Amino acid sequence: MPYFPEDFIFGVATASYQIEGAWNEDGKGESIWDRFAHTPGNIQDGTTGDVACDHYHRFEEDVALLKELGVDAYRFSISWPRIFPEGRGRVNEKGLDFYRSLIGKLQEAGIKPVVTLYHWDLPQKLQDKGGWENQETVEAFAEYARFLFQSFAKEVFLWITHNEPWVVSFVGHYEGRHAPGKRDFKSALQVSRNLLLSHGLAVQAFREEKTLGSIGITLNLTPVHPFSDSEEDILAAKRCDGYFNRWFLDPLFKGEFPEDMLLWYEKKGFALPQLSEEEKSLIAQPIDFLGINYYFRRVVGKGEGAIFEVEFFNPPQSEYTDMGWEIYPEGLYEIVKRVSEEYQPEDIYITENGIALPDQPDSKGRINDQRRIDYLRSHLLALHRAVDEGCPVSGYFVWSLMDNFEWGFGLSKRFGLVYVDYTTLQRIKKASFYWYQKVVKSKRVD
Ligand SMILES: OC[C@@H]1[C@@H](O)[C@H](O)[C@@H](O)c2nc(CNc3ccccc3)cn21
Repeated sequence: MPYFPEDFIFGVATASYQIEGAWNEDGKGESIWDRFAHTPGNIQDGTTGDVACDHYHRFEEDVALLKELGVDAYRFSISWPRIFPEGRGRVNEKGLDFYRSLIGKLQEAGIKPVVTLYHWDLPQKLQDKGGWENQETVEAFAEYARFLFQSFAKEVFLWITHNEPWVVSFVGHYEGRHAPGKRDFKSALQVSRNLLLSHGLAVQAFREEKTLGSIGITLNLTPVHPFSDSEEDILAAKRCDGYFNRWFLDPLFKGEFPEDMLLWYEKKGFALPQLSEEEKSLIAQPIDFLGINYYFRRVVGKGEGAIFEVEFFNPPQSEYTDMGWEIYPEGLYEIVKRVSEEYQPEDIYITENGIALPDQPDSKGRINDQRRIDYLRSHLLALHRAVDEGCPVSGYFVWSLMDNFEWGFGLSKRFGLVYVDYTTLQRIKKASFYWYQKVVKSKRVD
């Protein structure tokens, strides 16, 4: 029966735009996700984050759920435009008060706050001036980060500068499925450079402010397997590994963008993001932990795809989630082992892992999400193998505490341990809530 270490941190995760609602209340400025969701055609089910889970008004009830769940830590993000409505300059005191109250309630409940500085909700005023393509946003992020380090100098356990810079760069600026909805690969490359620089400036500010706690960044990492052992499929998998994983891992831990990807992009005619030696050192300065979001692997082969010449495969013998993602628990073991051996992070937290299911209450109002229990169990067992083999993993966060606004899919995808009835905003604990409650209490997966 695998036991995790006594001091292993079990938690759950959420993000501001996905749960808070109150999109324009108490002085909050517009974010790019307010604008994107208000633009017809962008959200599959036509919903928005205007209300979402109404966490802004129900946070005390939600902290009580966290206390009942018994988690050691709670990962949430701060909405930048709730603090700086224009992105920089004027502070919105009511916004700051909300997070002061939330963190205070968490401390009362004995739960460690884990804060993500940026989980995609950029102030629209900064986007109006170019957003992450613009150096001004890099500077504004550093000011925003420093202000929060000063405001919560002693209360936060982990600080995460960015959530998934790959998604912000390539889903938001190349695929166009996320805000701001650009479809320009050159912009995506420039955004990835600027996100990394902003991360470096924030880490520098954290050290200068002598803030308590630890600081790191969260990457979504996916093992990439070749569809066959042909040379061209192996090369396709290597290109995808570079695109999805090494593009951010290498600058953060080796101080350089991966050479093979730079050559590939140059061959495809894209202007390459430039980094001076000083900027490389800023980005690769030591961090206290790496956050890994793991959900699925990718299986690829040589294809005709525009930039990468790859084709994606869905192994028919596998099970898939409501997002269409393959269920592949071994991938969590693989990615933790690979990152530990190749990049030697000081520490690792699995900052997200979870499954979307078409959860519905039964005739008695209960939600028996056994498939979510099976998913979480299998991934925790895979993680335990990596921990047992000496990988430096100190914690694991389920995505998510409660059902919430799933970006381009709106409210139609449910990841929560707690069900949210969006007509009444009632919270209903699922079977997985009680299963995870036992895991957290016993530190054991059975
Ligand atoms: O989709 C579930 C969660 C999402 O709700 C979180 O806000 C976000 O941090 C998150 N990242 C992934 C994995 N990465 C990903 C890959 C392709 C598109 C979007 C996200 C899943 N999730």
